[in-house]
Amino acid sequence: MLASKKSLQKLYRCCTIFPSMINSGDSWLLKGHTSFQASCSETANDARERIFWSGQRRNVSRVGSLTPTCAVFRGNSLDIDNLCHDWHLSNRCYTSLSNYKSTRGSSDKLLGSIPKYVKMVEVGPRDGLQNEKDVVPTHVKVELIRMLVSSGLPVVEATSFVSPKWVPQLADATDVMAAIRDLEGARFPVLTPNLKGFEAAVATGAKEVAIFASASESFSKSNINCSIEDSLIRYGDVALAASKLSIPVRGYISCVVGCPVEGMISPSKVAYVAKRLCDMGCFEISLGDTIGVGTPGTVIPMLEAVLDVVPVDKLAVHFHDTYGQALSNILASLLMGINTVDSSVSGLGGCPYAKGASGNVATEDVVYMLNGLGVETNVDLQKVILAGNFICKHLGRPSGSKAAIALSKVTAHASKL
Ligand SMILES: CC(C)(COP(=O)([O-])OP(=O)([O-])OC[C@H]1O[C@@H](n2cnc3c(N)ncnc32)[C@H](O)[C@@H]1OP(=O)([O-])[O-])[C@@H](O)C(=O)NCCC(=O)NCCSC(=O)C[C@@](C)(O)CC(=O)[O-]
Repeated sequence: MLASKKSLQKLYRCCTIFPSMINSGDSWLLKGHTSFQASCSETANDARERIFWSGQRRNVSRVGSLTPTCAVFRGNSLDIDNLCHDWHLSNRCYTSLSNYKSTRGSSDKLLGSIPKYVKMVEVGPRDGLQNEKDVVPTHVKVELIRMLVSSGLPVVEATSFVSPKWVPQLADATDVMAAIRDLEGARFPVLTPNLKGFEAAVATGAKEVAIFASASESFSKSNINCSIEDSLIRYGDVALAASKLSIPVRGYISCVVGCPVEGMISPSKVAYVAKRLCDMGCFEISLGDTIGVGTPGTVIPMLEAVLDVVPVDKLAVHFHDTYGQALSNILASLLMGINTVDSSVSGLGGCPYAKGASGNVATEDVVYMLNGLGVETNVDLQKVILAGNFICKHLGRPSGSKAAIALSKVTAHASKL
């Protein structure tokens, strides 16, 4: 049933909590009802036309995601054909893309410093699968990587060359790398804890590696069996070997706001390790809230300390979502100018040496938020959802992405109308 314009205006007057919704709400509610009849036979052009707010604040082009939608729910599994991130209910159409024009300019004041493009670093096949109880077969990992690459993700961390005794889940690193050797369209960094791992990675054709230090002494010992200082000496050797082969090295820092053993970690410790990694030549340093305890209240001071010693364009953020804070922490990081965000499809993951840590923030949720902010990622949300659906089906559990679950449900509902 269509609401009259008068009753909508009344509704808008009540909408005092988030006045920005009033303008955009007007367009989605009033125009949306004309578009819900769009069906799977609708042409892409028609679909494009009915998406009435694609990127006014930023130049957002998401043609790939505006294809018609068909999805069928069968029991617990969802068969998706061209799942859209705009969805259709009986009297409205909604998309996460925003064309909201602030009447008071507050949106630009608040969000104006957010980068126009964010590089997404997908860590699901490594960080996600390293924590699974059952070892995921190599062919499933490889198919997951292929699907993630096809979604447009520019970086997909493929695996780790660590001790198979410590992380048996990734003992097939060589086979994974052999299977994706000819895969194009993304970079495939791998974790290397020492020279042995680095040499093994290079032998399989790895073109980018990552080293992983910690801001917590206790976590360093439990994760890589050495002190922070010893790890930095070890990583210096890896960085030197990599520079001789012109292999870019990414640096991770774990426990940037909290440690499962030591509790709060001081920002100065994080800044110290970040500077050391920067000085040894890391092209990027990813700041990991390994146990997901951070809030903007702790993340912002940590970032400020790191920004004093490392340029902003070298920083990435890596949030786990244990306390549901990851998206707010990402937003805070974007507002501080950081434009590289790690995430994991379906929120897979955790860390074998950080008990209780839940998965990384879900890639689908981050892309959904960035789409809503009009930030370009070149990532096709529907295709990431398909990849998440694939791996969750294999693991036999639902997605950890709220956006994926919500979009799947509403789209499945729409298919029954
Ligand atoms: C660092 C080590 C290797 C030290 O492990 P260790 O036991 O101290 O090493 P070692 O030098 O004494 O060697 C012991 C054995 O391991 C072998 N070995 C030694 N190195 C390798 C290697 N590279 N590949 C394969 N084998 C290796 C070595 O050859 C030897 O074999 P053995 O003679 O007993 O048969 C071990 O502690 C390890 O593998 N740790 C990995 C831990 C890990 O992968 N953790 C998860 C990744 S970090 C993370 O998830 C956090 C992050 C990045 O996502 C960010 C965040 O969220 O915080």
